[in-house]
Amino acid sequence: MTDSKIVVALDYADAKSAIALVDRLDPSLCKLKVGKELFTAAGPQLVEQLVARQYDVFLDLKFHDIPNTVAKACQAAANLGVWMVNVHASGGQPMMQAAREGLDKAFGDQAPLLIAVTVLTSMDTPTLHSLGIQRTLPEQVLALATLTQQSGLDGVVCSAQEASMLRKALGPDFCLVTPGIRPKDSAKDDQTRIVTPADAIALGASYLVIGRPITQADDPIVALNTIIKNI
Ligand SMILES: O=C(O)c1cc(=O)[nH]c(=O)n1[C@@H]1O[C@H](COP(=O)(O)O)[C@@H](O)[C@H]1O
Repeated sequence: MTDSKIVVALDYADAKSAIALVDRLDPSLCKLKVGKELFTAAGPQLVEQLVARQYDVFLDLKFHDIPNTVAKACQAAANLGVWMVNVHASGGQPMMQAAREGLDKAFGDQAPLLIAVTVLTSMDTPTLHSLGIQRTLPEQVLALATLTQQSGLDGVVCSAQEASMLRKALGPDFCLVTPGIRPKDSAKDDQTRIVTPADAIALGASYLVIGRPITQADDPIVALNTIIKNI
């Protein structure tokens, strides 16, 4: 495992485009995330290829289903040799506990990190309220992160805007994975709760997930190195 805190989101339509970037990267520079688009297009073979190249791979499939299905899906993900997998905390405690037990039973202390998404970084307060959730956004993030910790998971996905609150409430060892990272002056895209890379680290984030600011840059390697220099 490398000690890089940057996780590059390989949000590409096919394996060829993803590998074109990966060929220019090095596992000492960053970790990699494979999400729904690339996984659906390129499948488990690509994940295994990235693992074989010594990358720490976050398989971001955000499982949210009945406990048995999620536990088995997490085991299948771990079989690929990935570093981290995730579920939705709103799937509830029985689902999260089943995922935890499934991984522990099959992989023991070799299990990948298991984290849960709290409130997506694209969401704002009106969107949350439109779902019938009356808590404030930080309250909802804290409630779901607390439930995640009580379910025995290793950490959460949240915005870095909530990182210092969660760090205080949940302790130094709880993993805080933060997408919605935007260097100053870069496009917000569909994210609402954004934070700069340096601020995210200062607020207590463990890992920064960064996609378009790197993958859509004129030179992704220059963009990545600038971020690394600034954190
Ligand atoms: O679980 C995630 O990785 C995730 C959770 C979340 O709340 N927000 C979020 O943006 N993500 C993922 O993080 C990446 C962010 O990409 P960019 O907005 O392009 O930097 C995407 O691959 C999203 O699927």
